[in-house]
Amino acid sequence: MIATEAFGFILGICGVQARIGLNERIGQHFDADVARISGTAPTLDHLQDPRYRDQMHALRERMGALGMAYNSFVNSVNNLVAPVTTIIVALGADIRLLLLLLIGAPASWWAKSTMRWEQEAEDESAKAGRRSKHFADLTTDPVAASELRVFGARDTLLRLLGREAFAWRMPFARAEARGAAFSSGVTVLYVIAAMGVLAWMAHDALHGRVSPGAFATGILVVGQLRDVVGSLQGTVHFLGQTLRTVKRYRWLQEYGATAAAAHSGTTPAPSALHDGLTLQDVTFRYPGADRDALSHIDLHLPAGEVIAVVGENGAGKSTLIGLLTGMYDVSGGKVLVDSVDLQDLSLDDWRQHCAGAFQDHLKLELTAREAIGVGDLEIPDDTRLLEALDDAAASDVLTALPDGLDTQLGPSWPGGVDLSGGQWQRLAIGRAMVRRSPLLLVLDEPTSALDPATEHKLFDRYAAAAKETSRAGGVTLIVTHRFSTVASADRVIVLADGRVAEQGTHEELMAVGGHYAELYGLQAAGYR
Ligand SMILES: Nc1ncnc2c1ncn2[C@@H]1O[C@H](COP(=O)(O)OP(=O)(O)OP(=O)(O)O)[C@@H](O)[C@H]1O
Repeated sequence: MIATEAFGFILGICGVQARIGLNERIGQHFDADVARISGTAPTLDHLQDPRYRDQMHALRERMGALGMAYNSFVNSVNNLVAPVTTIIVALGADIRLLLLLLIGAPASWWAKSTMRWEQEAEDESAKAGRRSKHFADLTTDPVAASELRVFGARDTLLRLLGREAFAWRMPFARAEARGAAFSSGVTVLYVIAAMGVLAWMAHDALHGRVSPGAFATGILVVGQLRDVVGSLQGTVHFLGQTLRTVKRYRWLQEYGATAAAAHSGTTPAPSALHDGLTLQDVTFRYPGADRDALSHIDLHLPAGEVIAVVGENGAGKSTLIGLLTGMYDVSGGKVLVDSVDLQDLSLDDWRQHCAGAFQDHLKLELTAREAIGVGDLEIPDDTRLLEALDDAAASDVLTALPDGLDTQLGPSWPGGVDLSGGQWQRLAIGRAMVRRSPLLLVLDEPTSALDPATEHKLFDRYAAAAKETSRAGGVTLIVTHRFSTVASADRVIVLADGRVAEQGTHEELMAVGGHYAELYGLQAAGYR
């Protein structure tokens, strides 16, 4: 007897452990899949789409429900099977007791309505939820915190956070209040119905048509029948929540498939460029924007050249880089890689042939080795990383790190080291230099955080790196506001208001005496 009890106890524990393990595995699978769909979309358009961001927010809020799907299914089966005994006992006592189960109909309707209200609350609050998270992140970000303190904007931020958090939670509170009111209504209805049935049975018991035993059983079973109705209610509700999350997950899968289909090119990228990169009548507008960021651009970027792109703020320089690296699909026209439309190329493959340092570079809080070699962590030894740092004139950044390449970056980690803005930027440039002979090397304002001496050193290295890039016909594109870089480029493109205003060599543009010559003159005067 004791052995049987013990065996049952052990089996029970194993069952619970297996269920927890399975829940976790299912949850992890869904987490990984959602990250995969979001992270592997070929272009970045989805990250600009508010609909996508809202759905992702709602899905993240309920991700746990997917992990619990198996558990809720087992519970639901349990909830539906367990009441059978109660129903048999009620049936044995008096069939009229089963009338109480009819209350299950409004209870299920309650569950369905609650689900609808919850879904509406999720949709309605997603935007405020995202805003509230954004403000909450700002309060914990050290860079944001210092700027907010300087402007004395901390209280404003906290007020905004409070307002958005309220707007986020309010629809849920409303849905819950409606659900609770309706649930109380169902309970009152049940109590009235139960009293009615018991009064009817009592009347029959007084006239000898119902035995006292059956009446007593009726009194006992009435409470249990309420539990049957309640568990039916709970099951419909729980399943509804899971289904709703699955629906959002399906929406995300379809969205991912549509995004992938929009860029379905599979042609491998060439191993070398012969002609170069060409933009034919290219127009681009960001999703949701009301004007084009680039309009009717015709450009040829010859293989092997170092090309500088200049222009005032908002002229479209970074957008041009975004289109050449395939981050966005053009709205009109074509980008050609030699003679192949970028649309027909496998973007993954094309990006294997691109390298870049960007204006808003990442501060990867990893070890220095990982932060520099993140594009290719399989590199067998450190030689290439050290060469890349040398190309980026960033070897001294490494020398200053206490554990060299093993140093943990980021002050919020144990033993982590923070870097200055310029040091982070030079590591980012080092990262760009790890890939040898890319077909497109983009340096988007790579020197904005650097001092003039470092900048000068850096440009000598760029020239050497660009020569290596040009061996495979690679194009080096430097976006800059500093004209000292521009003069040594093979070609300068001047963008203004999303259009090509001028192009040519530094000497040609100076001779024309147009926009470029004017900007160059202004900057040169500033340095005198
Ligand atoms: N994500 C975006 N969504 C909507 N519009 C954008 C987005 N990014 C840029 N724009 C708009 O596109 C135009 C070109 O911006 P872009 O960043 O390419 O300019 P830029 O020349 O690189 O400017 P800067 O010198 O200030 O870096 C601008 O009008 C800008 O407001």
